[in-house]
Formats: sequence, structure tokens, C-alpha cells
Amino acid sequence: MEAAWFFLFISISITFLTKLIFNFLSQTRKKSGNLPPGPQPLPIIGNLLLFRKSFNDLQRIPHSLHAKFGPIITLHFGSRPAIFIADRFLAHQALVQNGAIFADRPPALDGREQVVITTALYGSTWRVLRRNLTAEMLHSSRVKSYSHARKLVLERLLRLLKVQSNSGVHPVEVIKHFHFSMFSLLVFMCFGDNLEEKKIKEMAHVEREMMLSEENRNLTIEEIRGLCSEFLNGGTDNTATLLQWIMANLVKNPHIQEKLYMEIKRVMGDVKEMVKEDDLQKMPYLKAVILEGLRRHPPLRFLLPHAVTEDAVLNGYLVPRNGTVNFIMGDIGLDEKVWEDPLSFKPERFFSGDNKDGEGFDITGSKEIKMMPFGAGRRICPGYALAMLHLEYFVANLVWNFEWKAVNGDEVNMEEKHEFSVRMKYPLQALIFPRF
Ligand code: HEM
Repeated sequence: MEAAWFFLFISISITFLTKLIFNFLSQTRKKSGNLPPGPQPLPIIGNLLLFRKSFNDLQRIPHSLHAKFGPIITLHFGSRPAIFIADRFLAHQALVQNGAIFADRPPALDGREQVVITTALYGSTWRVLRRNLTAEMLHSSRVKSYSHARKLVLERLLRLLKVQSNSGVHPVEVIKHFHFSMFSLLVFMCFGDNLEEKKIKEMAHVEREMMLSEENRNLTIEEIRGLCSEFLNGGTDNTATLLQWIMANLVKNPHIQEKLYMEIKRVMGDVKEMVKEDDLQKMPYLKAVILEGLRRHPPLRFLLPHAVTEDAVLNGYLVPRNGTVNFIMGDIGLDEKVWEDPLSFKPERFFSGDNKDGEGFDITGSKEIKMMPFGAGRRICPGYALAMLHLEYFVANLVWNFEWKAVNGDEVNMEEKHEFSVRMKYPLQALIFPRF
């Protein structure tokens, strides 16, 4: 008798569960219209199980799903479908050709106000904040005191490396120094030498004077504070991480380091001084080294999540207003249809084949996207020109002042560690020999 009750209970439960799952699946299908394909979501948890292992999975799983489902896919986390795009033509169609529609950000999960550039919804607050940052950076490239700050920070780094190098006797670990240098530069640009509240208020006043906003609105102190912290966070880590990847490649490939050194020597002659900002324009191979670093090791593998301002259609699929749109740019720079032998570090590729444009390579992807380490379109990183300047200036001087050698032959462990940005799993250690 008990067994009969048990079987009845089990069969009712199975019928009930089957119905629940069936209803959920048909509702998802109905709601999703013609969403891009993807793995079937489970009730309530969607595709969350795919990402149960680690942060690394978040970076790698969409890659393997694209191989199965195509260049545009949908995953479900909670109530919002997440669209993932890993194709350069679709990225161009979305970010450049339909820039205004794809320039939004998703609403914050915790309902917080989105009043910094990175998270601000596409609209007037974002426009005001971004114009202020851009104006400040434009200003910074012309202002002598910023140039002077760059020189002081670099001199400090070179001095420190010289002391630590002890003529190649001990390996030096550089990432902390790179980080500190980039941070100091941005702090200087934000605050000068005064971190007081008073200074922030003064800046608010200056911003009032130079306000470029359409609305003619003044920034609040909170907004200025937000801008400064965004400037420091956005600018420090990515640039320092990339600087380390580039130096690691120069250590691993001594012939590239030598070629770069010879280019710098041609410009500097016998002058044993620091390479100046103006000298950088005469160094196309240096530019190619930096571009190759950005292609091979973009610090961010995904753009920040985008959203659309209205339902849109991409590649015949619906991109819904209530979803997020994620672009996997790491894969675009490694596409073997565009880049021959994409995993190798070869700055020469920027002077040959389809990429003859060399120095004129368009990193903004406005005509065509071949890589997009800074994004593309309206949300492109506003700090890209500053980051390129910092990278060129630092790499040129690090190579001009020191010869960099691996601790064991030419062996440098290039394994990646995927956190918010993609770092070296084993931070670069190098023997460095002062050249003069
Ligand atoms: C090598 C260095 C850097 C890399 C690789 C980088 C990369 C990126 C990427 C991929 C985005 C997302 C674009 C998108 O969502 O479409 C971004 C956004 C942003 N970056 Fe950078 N960045 C770098 C340096 C900087 C610097 C130096 C600053 C500030 C001075 C900065 C400030 C920002 C800001 C404010 C945003 C948000 C833009 C918006 O939402 O409108 N970044 N960056």
C-alpha cells in the first residue's frame, strides 16, 4: 500500500515538473522572439551553470559557444538575455554604423545611480561627463606641466630601475613600478600636487568656466570626484598591464628589442639623454610594437557591457532593448583570416600585406575593425590617445636606457591570468643592464 502511494507521488511530481519546464521553455521562446541562437536555458537559473567554475570560464565559454552557434549568440542570466558578438563585421555594423542605438549601458543591477562615464546611460549626463574628460585630456597633451610630470615620473622609474638592476645581477620585477608610474601620472593630471577637498572645489570652478555641455550645466562636486576616480581606475591598470606584456615580448624576442633600439639610436644619435615626447613621432617601429602589444594582449577581452536604446536587428536576429550586448574583442585581434600567424608577436605585420598602412593604422576602427582594444564608436575609450602616448614614451625610454634580458635564456612564461583584465600569470622578471 505504501509503495503504491509512493509511486503515485513520484508520478504526480514528474508530471508537474515536466509541465513546469515545458511552460518555461515555451514562454522563453515566445518572449525571446528571434533572439540569436545559444544553449537551452534551464528554468530560473538560465545558463548560469555554464559559468560555475571560475572567472576564467566567463572569458572562455562564449568563445567555445561561438564555435558551435555562430558569431552572435544568446545566453540567459536572470531576466535579461545577454547577447555576445565575436565578429568584426557585426561589431562594426553595431558600434559604428548603428552607433547611436548600440551606445547605451544596461541599468545597474543594484539600482544605483549611474553617474560616471563608464556606466552612465547614453544621454545628457554621459555626454557632459565625457566631454569634460576629453577636453581635459586634449588640454593635457598641450600643457607643458603635464609633459614635465611625465618626464619626472619616467626619470624616477629609470633611476629606480638603475639602482635595482645592479647591472643585471638580480632579476627585477617591474609590474609594481609600472603601476605606480601610471597612477602617479594620472594623479598629477587630476589633482596637481594637492589632493585636498579645496582643490576638487577649485576644479569644479574651472570646469564651470570651460564647460562645453549642450545643456550648459555645471558639474557637481560628486561628478568631478567620480570623473577623477574613473580617470585613475580606467587609466592605471590597463596601461600598466599592457606595458608589462610589451616588455615581456621584448625580453622574449631579443631581435625585436634590438631592432627597436636601433630605431631609437638613429633618432637620438650619440645623445645619452631621455627620449623626448617630440622624438616619438620619428619612430614608426615603436608605434608598430605598441600596436602589436594591443592586438596580441588587449588588457580587456570584452568591451564593457553595452545595451541598445531600442529593439534592433543584427544579422537577422533581434537584439532586445532589455538585454545586454557584449563584444568579445580579444578574439577579433586573433582572427587568422585577418592576421597571419595571429598568436605570434610580430610588429612587422603593421608594415606588410593588408596592413600596409603601418603608421596610419586606424586603431579606432571607424572604417573597418581589425582589432578593437579600445572599443569603437561612441563609447570608444576616451583615454586611448593618452594611453598610446604613455606607452610609446615609456617603452622607448625603457629600451633606450637598458638592455632587457630573460632570467633563463629567452624563456619568459607568457601564461595569462584572467581577472577583470588579462594579466601575466607570472609577473615579468628580467635582468636589466644600463646602456649608459
Ligand atoms: C591601454 C590602456 C587602455 C585600454 C586598453 C582601455 C580600454 C578600454 C575599453 C575596451 C573600454 C570600453 C569601451 C566600450 O565599452 O565600448 C574603455 C572605456 C573607458 N576607458 Fe579606457 N582603456 C585604456 C586606458 C584608459 C585611460 C588612460 C583612461 C582615462 C584617462 C580611460 C578611461 C576610460 C573611460 C572613462 C571609459 C568609459 C567610456 C564610456 O563609457 O563612454 N581608459 N577603455
